Amino acid sequence: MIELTKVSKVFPGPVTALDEVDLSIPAGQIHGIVGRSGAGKSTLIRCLTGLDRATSGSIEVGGVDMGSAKGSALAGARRQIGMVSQNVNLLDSRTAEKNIAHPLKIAGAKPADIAARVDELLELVGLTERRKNYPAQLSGGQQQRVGIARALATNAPVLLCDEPTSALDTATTRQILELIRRVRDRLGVTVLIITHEMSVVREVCDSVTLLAEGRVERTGPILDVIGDAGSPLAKELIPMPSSGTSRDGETLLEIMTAEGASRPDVTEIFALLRQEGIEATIEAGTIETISGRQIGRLHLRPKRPQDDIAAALQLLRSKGIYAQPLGDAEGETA
Ligand SMILES: Nc1ncnc2c1ncn2[C@@H]1O[C@H](COP(=O)(O)OP(=O)(O)OP(=O)(O)O)[C@@H](O)[C@H]1O
Repeated sequence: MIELTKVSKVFPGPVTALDEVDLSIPAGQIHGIVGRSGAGKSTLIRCLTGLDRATSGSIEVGGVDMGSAKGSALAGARRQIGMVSQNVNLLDSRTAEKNIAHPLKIAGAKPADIAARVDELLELVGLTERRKNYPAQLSGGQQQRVGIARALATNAPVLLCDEPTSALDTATTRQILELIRRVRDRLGVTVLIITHEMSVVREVCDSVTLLAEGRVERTGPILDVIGDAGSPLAKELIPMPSSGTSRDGETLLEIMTAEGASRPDVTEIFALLRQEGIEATIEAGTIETISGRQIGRLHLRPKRPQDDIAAALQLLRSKGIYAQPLGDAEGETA
């Protein structure tokens, strides 16, 4: 549904904001784009929505080339993407239902069709009772719901959400993410979420892309990314509570759940360690549910620092369990 091929954007300076970005998002996916400030996320959105042109490369949304479209073709291409952002920007002087109807009116839809679509969308976002309320009479989460309904009004096949929950509290964030999932399930839209919140990616995304300095550092289905357990993105998706640091001559072990296991099995991990003569204590640990799988991450401290842990590490790895001396992992910065 969304295909980016070698997309670069160079600003005068020169500043390379996007550097040969390749991205392929199939229809019906919820895809997260994460990256630190300055990674190129806003530039990517502007190029995707046709607000800015890439310096090179091609961007296709639903088969339409956003780069070469001009005039009415560009306007048509832009209608392929419904946009929701942190600042909902509803029209204050109009009720919830009139805000949702607004893009349909602009598109020249018939009054009866507008009424039917607005009813359907109000029901979808759970605001039928609030249809006559003005934005000032709605909570932040309810305003965001109106924003989502408005973005979907003209049947855009792609919903682009730019930091959709940054201004919301945890409970409201969860409701909005549930709504995004419902929208995808019911309407089959493809959803792109730009966010700096890993919790959003964990909770709702099927796949994720990490941008760094304008380049795609990692992209793929969430479970594949987590399967690459030593990678910085996997570690950010499963953050650890503070852990001890290794003292002189001691090694801490970092362990992550076995591939394919639906839940972590700590007993198995300790049994395997013991098989190689290693006794250990848990220094820190966490469990996150991602795509319906519980993923565990553990930091262990061997009781006898002088023990050789190489054979134990090998045994754990042979069972598909990620195991690494802490500090040795690729990309480890702690
Ligand atoms: N119009 C511009 N002219 C020159 N440089 C720009 C312009 N717009 C963005 N940049 C540069 O391009 C790079 C990517 O910026 P961009 O705003 O896309 O990052 P971002 O990931 O969206 O950051 P944030 O999360 O802070 O919004 C940065 O180095 C930025 O300074």
